[in-house]
Amino acid sequence: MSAQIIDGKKVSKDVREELKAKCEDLKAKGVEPCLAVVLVGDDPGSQVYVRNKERGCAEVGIKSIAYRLDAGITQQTLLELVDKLNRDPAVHGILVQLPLPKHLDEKEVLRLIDPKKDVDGFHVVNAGSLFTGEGGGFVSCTPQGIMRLIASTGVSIEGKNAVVIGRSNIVGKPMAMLLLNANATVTVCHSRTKNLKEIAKGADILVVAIGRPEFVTGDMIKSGAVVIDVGMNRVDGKLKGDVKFDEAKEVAGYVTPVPGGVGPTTITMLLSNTLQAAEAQG
Ligand SMILES: NC(=O)C1=CN([C@@H]2O[C@H](COP(=O)(O)OP(=O)(O)OC[C@H]3O[C@@H](n4cnc5c(N)ncnc54)[C@H](OP(=O)(O)O)[C@@H]3O)[C@@H](O)[C@H]2O)C=CC1
Ligand SMILES: Nc1nc(=O)c2c([nH]1)NC[C@@H]1CN(c3ccc(C(=O)N[C@@H](CCC(=O)O)C(=O)O)cc3)C=[N+]21
Repeated sequence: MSAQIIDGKKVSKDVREELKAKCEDLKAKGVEPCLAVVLVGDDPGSQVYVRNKERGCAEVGIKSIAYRLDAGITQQTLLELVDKLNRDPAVHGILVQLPLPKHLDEKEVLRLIDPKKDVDGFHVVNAGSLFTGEGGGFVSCTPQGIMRLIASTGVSIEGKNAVVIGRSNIVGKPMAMLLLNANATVTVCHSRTKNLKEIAKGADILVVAIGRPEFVTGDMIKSGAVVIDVGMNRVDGKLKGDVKFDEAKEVAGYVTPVPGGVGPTTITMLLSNTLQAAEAQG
């Protein structure tokens, strides 16, 4: 048996067509959607993501402004920039690329971003509205994109065993919450989990976000499962996921490739959140 490959680019393309139309509507109403991306330091991985974000914006018609700051800047300088962007009515979305250099306090920076401009969905107010199921806030882009990828398979989530490996605020936790809200039975695994292999093998839907190249092997996957690989690991210049793709392909029902899976939909959801922000502030 060979799994179906979930094409993140294809899923993205369809959504981006809709976003393009929405962006034109906003412009016709005199609103020019604008995203500010703040990048501190020159981590090569982050440079690629930021470039892809700028490209995505251009494709849909969103204005993007990138702030590339020296790795050595002070907390104060970064806070002042965020404050300035918060008060600028021409800026609808603010994204501060993570991780920040170690001398900077990430939590304090994220807390300062106006929740209405927090298109990453990392502010406690937005994380909280996902947690309570209140809705209306911004949902973290990667998990939101993954829900689209799962939907594209036609596999229903309700009542299924979903296992999320990884519990970061960016991916693992909001992912678990979205799956729970969609009525899956959710298990979250992390570095202290015992019997991870057995738990993973019980998953109808397996989402892996740990940052360990090819950690999940074929023997950890249930036959026919939906396997979502969030990992972006650069190994000898090549991009590798957290899942051993060639093995997963033989066991799973559906699997995402790296690249071309989760990455493109993450960016698409960022564009979607930015238009949501522009519409609300318009
Ligand atoms: N495609 C995309 O759009 C995106 C991709 N990524 C990629 O996804 C990966 C994860 O990112 P992120 O969530 O930010 O990562 P973090 O480093 O913040 O979190 C990693 C999580 O994985 C867990 N973990 C680490 N090692 C193991 C292990 N051996 N067994 C079980 N659990 C483990 C950690 O557990 P503990 O909490 O116990 O330490 C932690 O919860 C990275 O490769 C990143 O580059 C991230 C964001 C977006
Ligand atoms: N504030 C903040 N928000 C984020 O959303 C955020 C972040 N910080 N820090 C880093 C992670 C990682 N991330 C990715 C985005 C796009 C691709 C992407 O475009 N991937 C392509 C190609 C990647 C390549 O060629 O290197 C693909 O998978 O096909 C990957 C990863 C967003 N993140």
